[in-house]
Amino acid sequence: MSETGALTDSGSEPEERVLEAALRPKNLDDFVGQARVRQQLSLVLEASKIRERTADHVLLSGPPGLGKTTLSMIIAAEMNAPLRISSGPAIQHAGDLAAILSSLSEGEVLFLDEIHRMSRPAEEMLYMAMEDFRVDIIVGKGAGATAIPLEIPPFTLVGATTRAGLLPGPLRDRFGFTGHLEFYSVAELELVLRRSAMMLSLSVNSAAFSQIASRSRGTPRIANRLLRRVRDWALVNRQETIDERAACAALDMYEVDERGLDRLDRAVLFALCSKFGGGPVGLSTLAIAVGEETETVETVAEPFLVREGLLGRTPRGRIATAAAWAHLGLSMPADAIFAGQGGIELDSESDD
Ligand SMILES: Nc1ncnc2c1ncn2[C@@H]1O[C@H](COP(=O)(O)OP(=O)(O)OP(=O)(O)O)[C@@H](O)[C@H]1O
Ligand SMILES: [Mg+2]
Repeated sequence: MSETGALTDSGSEPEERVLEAALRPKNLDDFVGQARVRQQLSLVLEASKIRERTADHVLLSGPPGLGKTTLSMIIAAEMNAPLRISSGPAIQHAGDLAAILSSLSEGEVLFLDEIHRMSRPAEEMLYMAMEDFRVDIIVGKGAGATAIPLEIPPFTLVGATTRAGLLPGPLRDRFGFTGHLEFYSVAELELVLRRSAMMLSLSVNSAAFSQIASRSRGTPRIANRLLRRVRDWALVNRQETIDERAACAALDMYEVDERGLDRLDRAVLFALCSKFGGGPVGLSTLAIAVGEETETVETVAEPFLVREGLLGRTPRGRIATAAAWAHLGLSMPADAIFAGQGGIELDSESDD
C-alpha cells in the first residue's frame, strides 16, 4: 500500500505503527466518529455480556487508516478478553490456522487483519470454527487420509478487510455483525487531532486544527501523520503554539494542499489538463506523462481524486472534471469533455 511512502498515503509503514499504537483510543467512548458502527457494536458487546457468552463474530470493512485495527483492540478491551492478532497473508496453510485456533483460550478475541487474503483451505477451516467451534484436522493423504475432529473453545473472531467485495459469501455470512467504516468529516478529524495533540502535549489553536483536518482526506491515520509533521516544523521554527499560519506553512512545505492533494495527485491532474486537454486519456499514457508506474497512479492517486470528484474514469480513459480545472486555477477550454457533458459515462469505482 505504502510503496511511495507519501505523507497522504493512507497505508502505514512499520515504524509508524509504533507511533500509531500510542495514539490509539482504548475504549469505545474515546473512539471518534462512526456513530452508527459504534452504537451497533456497543449493543452487540453489551448483549453478550448480559448473556455471559462470547460476543458474535464481527467483520470490520473500510478503507485503510479509518480505525479497523483500533476497533478490534477496543472490542477485546471492552470484553475484558485477551486479544490474538494475525492476518490473512500470514495464514497460508490450514495448519497455520489450526495452530492458532487450538491455542485460543475461552472468550479470546482473534483478530484477523486482511482476512480477504487468506488461502482457500484455511478459509474453509475457518467457516467450521466460526459456526461450530470445531475443526477437522486432516491427517495423511489420499485414500488413507482421516479427519480428526478438534474442539476449540468459544472465541470471537474480528475480521478486518479493505475489500469486503473480495470476501466469499459463505465467510461473510458467518459474521454476526458487519461494521462498515466511512470516511470522517472534517469536524470529526478535528476531534481526533485534539485528542492526539493533548497526548503529544502540543499547543495547537482551533484554526490550525481545522487546517490540518481539512487536508487529511477523511482519514485519522493521515490526520495524525500530518499533525506530527506540523509538530516537527514548529519545533524547528521555534513556534510554541501551532497556529493557522504555522500549520499552513508546514503543510505547504510538505506539498499537501488545502484539499489534501499531494504532489503526485496534482501532477496527475496537471498533466491531464495541460497535456491532454482534460482527456480522455489512457491510464498508461497518463502514468508516463507524470513519470510514475501505472499501478502507482491507479492505486495511490486515483481513488482519492475520483472520490473528490476531480477525476473521472470512463471507458475511453481518464478525464478531468470541471472541479479539477478549477482546483488547478486553470480555465477549462470550451471543448473539454468532462463528467456530465459530452455523453461520457463515468465508471463507478469498482471494488476489485
Ligand atoms: N475513530 C478514531 N478516533 C481516534 N483515532 C483514530 C480513530 N480511528 C483511527 N484512529 C487513529 O488512526 C490510526 C489508524 O487506525 P487503524 O490502524 O485502526 O486503521 P485501520 O483501519 O486498521 O487501517 P489498515 O486498513 O491500514 O489496517 C491509529 O493510530 C488510530 O489512533
Ligand atoms: Mg489495521
